[in-house]
Parts: sequence; C-alpha cells; structure tokens
Amino acid sequence: MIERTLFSADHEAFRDSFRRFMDKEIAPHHDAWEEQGYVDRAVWDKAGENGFLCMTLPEAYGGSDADKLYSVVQMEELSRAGFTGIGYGLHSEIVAPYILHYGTEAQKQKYLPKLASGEMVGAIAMSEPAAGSDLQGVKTTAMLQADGTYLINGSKTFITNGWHADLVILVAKTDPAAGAKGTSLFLIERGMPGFEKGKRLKKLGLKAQDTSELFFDNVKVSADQLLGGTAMQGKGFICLMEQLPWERLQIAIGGIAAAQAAIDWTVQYVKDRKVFGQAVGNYQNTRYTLAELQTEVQVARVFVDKCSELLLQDKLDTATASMAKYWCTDLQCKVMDECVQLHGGYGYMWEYPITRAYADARVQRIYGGTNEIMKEVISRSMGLSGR
Ligand SMILES: Cc1cc2nc3c(=O)[nH]c(=O)nc-3n(C[C@H](O)[C@H](O)[C@H](O)COP(=O)(O)OP(=O)(O)OC[C@H]3O[C@@H](n4cnc5c(N)ncnc54)[C@H](O)[C@@H]3O)c2cc1C
Repeated sequence: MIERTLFSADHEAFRDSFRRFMDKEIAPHHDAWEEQGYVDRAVWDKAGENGFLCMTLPEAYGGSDADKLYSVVQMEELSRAGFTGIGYGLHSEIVAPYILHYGTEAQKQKYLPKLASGEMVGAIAMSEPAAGSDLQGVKTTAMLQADGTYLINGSKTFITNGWHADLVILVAKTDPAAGAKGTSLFLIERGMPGFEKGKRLKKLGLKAQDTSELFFDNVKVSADQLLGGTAMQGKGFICLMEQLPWERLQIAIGGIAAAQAAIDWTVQYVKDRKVFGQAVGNYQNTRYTLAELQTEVQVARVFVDKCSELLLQDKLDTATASMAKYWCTDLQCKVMDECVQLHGGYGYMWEYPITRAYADARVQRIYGGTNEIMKEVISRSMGLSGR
C-alpha cells in the first residue's frame, strides 16, 4: 500500500483521540440510535465539550483554528466505523463555513460559538419535494415586506440533522422571477413562529440520522436573518456554488474510508469462514475480487488525498471535486456489493457491519448532487453542453 503523506503526527494523534471519543460516546449507543431513528442530543453536547465540533473555525468564534485535515480525519473515522447517524461533518464543515464566509460580524458572533459548543445543531435546507437537482426551481419564497421584514413560505425535505436542528440555513427565493439571481440564504432558528419540523423520514440506510421535512408557514424574520445582510440578497446561488468543491470532496472522503473498512472486514471474514473444508479466502474468485477492490480503493485514495491537498491550497475546482464525488461513491457501492456477496447470507443480516455499510452507501450517489449531475458538471468543464 502507498504510504499516505497527507497527515502530520499531530493529525494522527488527533485521530487516536477521536477514536477514543467514538469508542466511549458513540459505539455503545449507535445500534440503539438506529432503532430510534436519531442520535441522542447529548452526543452533540459531548462533541462540543471535547472540541470536536467546528474545529476549523477561528478561535475567536469558538473553533480551534485547525486546518481542514483535522476534519478529514474525523470524517474518515466516522465513516470507517459506520457511525452514519452522526451529522458532525455537515454541521461543522458545511453549515458553519457558510456563516463564517458570508455572515455579517453580528451573525458570526451570534451563531458560530453556539455551533462550536454544540448548543446549536446546524442544518442546510436546499431540497424541496419538487426541487433537488434543479435548485433553481426552488419554490420557497422570502418576500420583502413594507416594514423591512421577510415573510417566508414553503417546505423542504430530506434535510440532514433536520429534526435536531436549532439553526437552519434556508435557501429561498427573494425574487422568484429572477431565477438563480433571485435566490438568498436565511438563518432560521428553532422556535420561530411558523417554522415547524415534519416527520423524521424512514430510510433505506443512515438509520440513526434524523433526516426530516421542514415547513415554513408565514415565518416573519427581520433582515438580520438574511445571511450576510441585505447586501447579500439575491447572491445565495453564488454562495452555494462556491462551497460545492469542499462539500463534494467530503462525500468522496467518507466513501473511500467506508470502502476500505468494508474490504478489511471482508478479508477477515473470508479467512475465518470455512466452506467445503477450506476458507472462503482460499478460492481464487475471492482473492481476485478482493485484490481488484483493494487496487481500485488504493487508486481512489491517492486521488482523494490529492484533492485534499488542492483544497488546502485553495485550488480544488468544482469539476475535479465532482470527479472525486462521482467516482468514489460509485466505487464505494461496488465494493459494498461485492463484499456482501463474499459474506454470503450473513452479508444480508443487519447485525453484520457490512450489511449496514451496504445500505448506508447507496445514498452517497444521490445526495450532494447526484452522480449524473456530477457528470454534467465534468462534461461542461470539457466544453461539452447538452444545449
Ligand atoms: C439521506 C439524504 C440526505 C439529504 N440531505 C440533504 C440536506 O441536508 N439538505 C438538502 O438540501 N438536501 C438533502 N438531500 C437531498 C439531495 O441532495 C437530493 O435528493 C438530490 O440532490 C437529488 O434531488 P432529487 O431527490 O430531487 O432527485 P431529482 O432531481 O428528481 O433526480 C431524479 C433523477 O434524475 C436525474 N437527473 C436530474 N437532473 C438531471 C440532468 N440534468 N441530467 C441527467 N440526469 C438528471 C438524477 O440524477 C436522478 O437520477 C438529502 C437526500 C437524502 C436522500
């Protein structure tokens, strides 16, 4: 295996300490959380207390000024262990950065320390029942009123951390006739009159993740809740586009870590499992299958590590990140399928981690922009267009 050069000794020490945290605070409970359909709120507080949320924020806003590789380590560890109910990544590396990059100073001071401490759980609400890939088709509106407030109406679905969320970055149209240029981002807090959570959605995988519907019925907010203030009205789509490379790379990072874990479990399983008087791992089909999967995951990891390097240098472009997202998640699903096969009937039993990993993997090709949309982005970067 090619030695990874991405991480320093400090990153690896952090990996050890986060593993200890997972062993103590997550591992004993994750099965029960899958049964109940959400993680206990306390696991957010504990992560905050231990400095595991929003690590890359500046210290002035409650973070640790850590580089993004600490977040990469955390994502890898959660994915490797299959703790897919834990939404720290989206909270720390998607929601908080929007506020850090585009928020007013008052918004940063109001919300970032609470996100870092775990006092607030964050979510981002783009998708709607009739608008996922086509975000320009968002129907939720935030109409400016004569008194300077905004009146918000609409609904969102499939929102990660949605049920626990105390703070939601909401994508809404401030000028429905203006297409992408009429899109703005709002900061919506739990308890604002007219803002209601819908049901937690029952899913094929990510059983402990509180993915929810959100409803907005005449929610009246002041201009203070417009992310970045009135100067940012109509600029929401640009913010969404700017954040895409890192968001997509995060999915690829998780995908490759999960795929490697699946290979490792399967190697152990096929050594132990005997059929026709010998280990399953002795069969050439098993050995070649695992050799092929390991080769592909190794190749993918080198590419993803390179993308992380580019990210640190601020050079990761959307098309390259889209390649990582599409290719690594396709590979993740292929690895899970082959590894389930090598487990035989046990690979179909929920108590086996490979079964859960198989179910959890499927959504990786769908959210964060579907893999078809990734190919649209990549082909456009090659000067190709369907229209
Ligand atoms: C578990 C889970 C968590 C999620 N978390 C969040 C979240 O936190 N916040 C949030 O806002 N959203 C979230 N989503 C929503 C997710 O981002 C969308 O489901 C995704 O973008 C796809 O949109 P859609 O479901 O409307 O599918 P559609 O857009 O209806 O797509 C249907 C099919 O058409 C294909 N398609 C669409 N357009 C094209 C095209 N131009 N060319 C070729 N094929 C195309 C798609 O690839 C797909 O195969 C989550 C979804 C899930 C399942």
